[in-house]
Order: sequence, then structure tokens, then C-alpha cells
Amino acid sequence: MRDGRSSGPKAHDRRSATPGPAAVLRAEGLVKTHHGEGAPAHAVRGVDLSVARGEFVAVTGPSGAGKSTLLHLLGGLQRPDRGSIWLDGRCTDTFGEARWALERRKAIGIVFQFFNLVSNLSVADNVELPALLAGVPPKKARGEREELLAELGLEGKERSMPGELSGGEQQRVALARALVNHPPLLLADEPAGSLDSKGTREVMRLLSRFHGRGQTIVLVTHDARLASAADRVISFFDGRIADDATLDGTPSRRGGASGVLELRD
Ligand SMILES: Nc1ncnc2c1ncn2[C@@H]1O[C@H](COP(=O)(O)OP(=O)(O)OP(=O)(O)O)[C@@H](O)[C@H]1O
Repeated sequence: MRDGRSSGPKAHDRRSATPGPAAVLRAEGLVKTHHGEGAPAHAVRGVDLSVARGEFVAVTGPSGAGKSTLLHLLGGLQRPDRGSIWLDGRCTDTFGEARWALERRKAIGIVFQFFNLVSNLSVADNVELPALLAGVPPKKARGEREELLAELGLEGKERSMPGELSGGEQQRVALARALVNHPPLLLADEPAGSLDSKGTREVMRLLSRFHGRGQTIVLVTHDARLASAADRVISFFDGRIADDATLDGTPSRRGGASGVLELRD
């Protein structure tokens, strides 16, 4: 018996049950096809995934495997064609755009390859914005911002504009912005993808540091160095989880709804 559910029923019966509270994030049966100019791209072809509180999970795989699409589904930036996602046990099936936006402000921090900072806002304003939007009093938002920027080595850059910063500095601002509301979950999509090796090491060090303090992280990267900072590595291939293992090589048992990784067409 796992996740508080009885053993015995078939996999599809178990999948319909409500997931246990320990998972910060859980996905079941995720499918996403992109319809663009050419042939449909079957980016995510049936993914079951559970991420426990405090885990640092890296999703690796070749270009076009569907890693970013998966992350976008998990952060509500795109909607699955099929399947469900739970955040801290809350089913997101009925979430509309506004509710997902609220979750991304409070419960999910996201960092992207190209930082996505607001170019006409200062560093300080970029970091404080999600806190203010979430209703945090301005004084507290300022305090959180000051603390994070100091921690990330960005003192003295508060009044700078994003365009005046190096790529590594911009990514640190993006990290501060993602973490200002203390979200239970941090999603990172190729956070070092546009950085040099120094910037990559810095991102790796910071992710490890926050993880060491209990931050749950899902990192998409094709960079083996970055993935090595995680304690669980998921290999993604052709829209599916091909392998799911903890750093010491033991297969993860957090994959499918039954606790065992399941692959489906
Ligand atoms: N908005 C979109 N419209 C059409 N096709 C898309 C879209 N986004 C992604 N795709 C396609 O879906 C597939 C998976 O793309 P995705 O970006 O998720 O892969 P990835 O593993 O993150 O790749 P990379 O490492 O190169 O970023 C690819 O075939 C891609 O071309």
C-alpha cells in the first residue's frame, strides 16, 4: 500500500484517487500535443510524476524531448490535453488563468533561460512586484527584497535596470523574484542556458544552497553539470520519462500513481 491507497485495484483505478499530502507536486497521465504550422508535435505523451517536499529533481534529455513543455504544464503556463496536476494536494483541473496566475505568485516560483525580467523596472521593483501583487505589505516586500538581493550578492544593484546587468546577475535577480514569496515549489527551465561557465556554476551553487534549506526544485536542463546538483534525475525522451533515479543510482519510486514509474502511450 502506498500513498494511503489500498493495493489491489488496477493502475487506472488507483490513478483516479486523490494523491497524498506529502507531494508538493503530482501529475498523472499528462499529455500535450502542440499544433503549429507543420505536423502536430507530441511533446508530452503520458507522464506520471510525483515530487516530494524538499526534493531537487532534474529533468534532462535531448533537444525536442518535451522537457520545457512538461515544465510549462507543471507551472500552468500551458494546459494539458489530458491528465491532471495537483499542487500540495489541490487538484488544478478547474483552475482558470487567474487562479494559475495566483498560484505562480504564491505557490510556484519560475525561472527561465532568458530571465524574463521586466526591462523597464529596476532590479528592486522586479523583485518586489510579485510580493506586492500577492498582497504583501510594501514594507515587508522591501525587507524580503533586501534580504534576497543581499543573499544573492546583488547589493548595490537595486536601482539598476535589467539591461545594465550581466546575464548571471539578471538570472540572480530572476531567482530572487521567483523566491520572494517563499513558494513551496521552484521550477527552473534551463536557468543556465544562456550563461557562461562561471554563471552556470553560480546558478548551480545557488540552487544547491536553496535546496539545502528545504526548497523543492524541479529543474529542466540539458547540462549534466547542473543536473548533478539534483538528488533525483529524470531522463526525458520523446515525451516520456525514460528513466527516473536518485543520485545514488537507485530507481525512484515516486513516479506513477502507484508509487512506481509508469509509462503509457
Ligand atoms: N508552441 C509550440 N508550437 C508548436 N510546437 C511546439 C511548441 N512548443 C514546443 N513545440 C514542439 O514540441 C516538441 C517538444 O518541445 P520542447 O521545447 O518541450 O522540448 P525540449 O526538450 O524542452 O527541447 P529543448 O531542450 O530544445 O528546449 C518539439 O518538437 C517542439 O518543436
